[in-house]
Amino acid sequence: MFESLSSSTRNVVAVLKVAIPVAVGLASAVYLGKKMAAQSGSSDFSRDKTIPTVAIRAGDQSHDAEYNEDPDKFLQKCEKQYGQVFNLLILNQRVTCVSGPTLVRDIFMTDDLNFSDALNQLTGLHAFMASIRKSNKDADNRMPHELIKDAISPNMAEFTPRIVSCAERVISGAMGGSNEVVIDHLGYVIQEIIASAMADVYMGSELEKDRKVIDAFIMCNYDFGMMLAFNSGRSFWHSIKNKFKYNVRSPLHKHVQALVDVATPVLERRSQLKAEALRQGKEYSPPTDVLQAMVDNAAKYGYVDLEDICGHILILVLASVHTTNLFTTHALYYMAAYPQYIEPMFEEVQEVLNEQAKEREEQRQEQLASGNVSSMAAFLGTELDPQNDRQLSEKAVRKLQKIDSFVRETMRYQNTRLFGTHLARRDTVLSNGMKITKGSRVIGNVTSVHFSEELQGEEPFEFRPWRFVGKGKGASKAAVDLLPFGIGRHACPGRFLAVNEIKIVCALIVTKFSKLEIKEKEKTMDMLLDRLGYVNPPSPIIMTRREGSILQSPAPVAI
Ligand code: HEM
Repeated sequence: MFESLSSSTRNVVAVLKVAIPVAVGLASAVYLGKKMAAQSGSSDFSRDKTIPTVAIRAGDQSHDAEYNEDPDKFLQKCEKQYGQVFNLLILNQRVTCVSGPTLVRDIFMTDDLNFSDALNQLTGLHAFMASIRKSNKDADNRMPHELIKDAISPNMAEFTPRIVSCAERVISGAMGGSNEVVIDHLGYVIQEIIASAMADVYMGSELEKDRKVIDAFIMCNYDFGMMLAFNSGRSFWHSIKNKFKYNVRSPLHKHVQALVDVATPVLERRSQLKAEALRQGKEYSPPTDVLQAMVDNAAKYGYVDLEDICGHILILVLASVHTTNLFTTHALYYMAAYPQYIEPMFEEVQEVLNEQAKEREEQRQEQLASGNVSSMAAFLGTELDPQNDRQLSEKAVRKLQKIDSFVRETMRYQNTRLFGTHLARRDTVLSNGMKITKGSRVIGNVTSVHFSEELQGEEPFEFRPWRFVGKGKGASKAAVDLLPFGIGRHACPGRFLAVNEIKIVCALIVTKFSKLEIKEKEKTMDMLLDRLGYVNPPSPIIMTRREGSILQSPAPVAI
């Protein structure tokens, strides 16, 4: 149960209770590959006559019913009877489905088969995104990749303790109190953690708790959902209407404005500090965050003003907050369904932190012995401050191999079995010589790769959380045997941050709780295979506090 809600935060709760079922019920565009194509009569499968069309079961109108009964069984049957490429009438579209590592790789790696074009055709995605960009409006622009490469990935060591602190605060606020807590909608709590962590990384630590920022980060997903029209019937006209609508007035503008309003005084204060430091002949190091990097490199990236910068930040938010929330929530659902794996993960966290504490003590002793440092007091406030010895650092998170493998296994297992709709910009020949003709759609048969013994090892249909330990297959490794992040040039550039956050939340949860349990057991299977938040409401999760565990920073949190 959520505790300690102030009256001002109750309003937020009221708003979020409307928004979250929609937001959680829709995945971000990147994760909505298959559904985006749904309900449109405009798509078609490839016109290559050598590609067979799967026969529809007697009495059915499409392949949906048979697929929904058992997606893996259906796709395996299709592959066995028709070969690796076949046409399906499914999800209200005519789509060509490709199977096996080589062909699935083809559809993600070939530039002429485009993921965002497929979404755009059905939803008006590009107009939606362009409505908050003043620069870099071309949907193919690589600026987000560059920005993430420059401003996020190299700073993970600095971001990690800040992410940990955001997560600790939210967990304490939402899950503090008695020894057993019941969380009605885990996604709400995780969403708050992820939004707060992303607010810190993108907007800076000054704004990580700012309600305006957190709400903008959460509520923009609601507008995204409206654009995707996930919950209402989508028609051919939906995308036309959206393209027109977002060119005229974008609902995202209010969120961009909220970010501009809070960022302006922060940047002014930083400028004043810089000027003051200069006056005193001192060096000024601005805080590390994406906002500052964007301001400092505005010319390089081509941003025109702060509004443009905040628009681009909101696009990062749309790509990152809901997706990361979804995958984190799912990892915890798997912990609740397989509670026997919590203890080994807890032990791993303890081992890694013990090792870290030992290494740091050795470093301190070395520095004291060499005379470089005069006393223990000199370490206070530095990286070697003993107070931080048992805090999760980026290095420690990287060493959490079991948790990494657990996360990867949940992603492998839970991924939707038809994924990655791509639209052909021109006729494209696959590695086997078959052609995906211009204007047609192609989708990946996930069963053929995520459940291949050759790619995944023994008993691929079993959930085995330590499957990848010691195999060099990290959860952020984008390859054909793990598709949620895409593959190749277009693969998600934010996956390292996403996996870092998911692992941090998992590590904190196993440290603070010895048991998680799905209260309404009959919903278990649906929750484990739920890709898009369809199970709404999900079962509450019962969490049993680990004996002696401390929940830091007892400050209340608004959820
Ligand atoms: C678990 C969380 C996430 C998942 C499952 C995910 C998945 C994806 C996928 C499937 C794509 C498309 C790949 C393709 O076109 O083939 C993508 C693109 C993208 N993602 Fe993520 N993502 C996640 C988190 C993040 C985060 C945290 C960020 C930001 C730091 C981010 C930023 C982006 C951007 C900017 C793109 C567009 C790349 C382009 O235009 O080529 N994502 N993501």
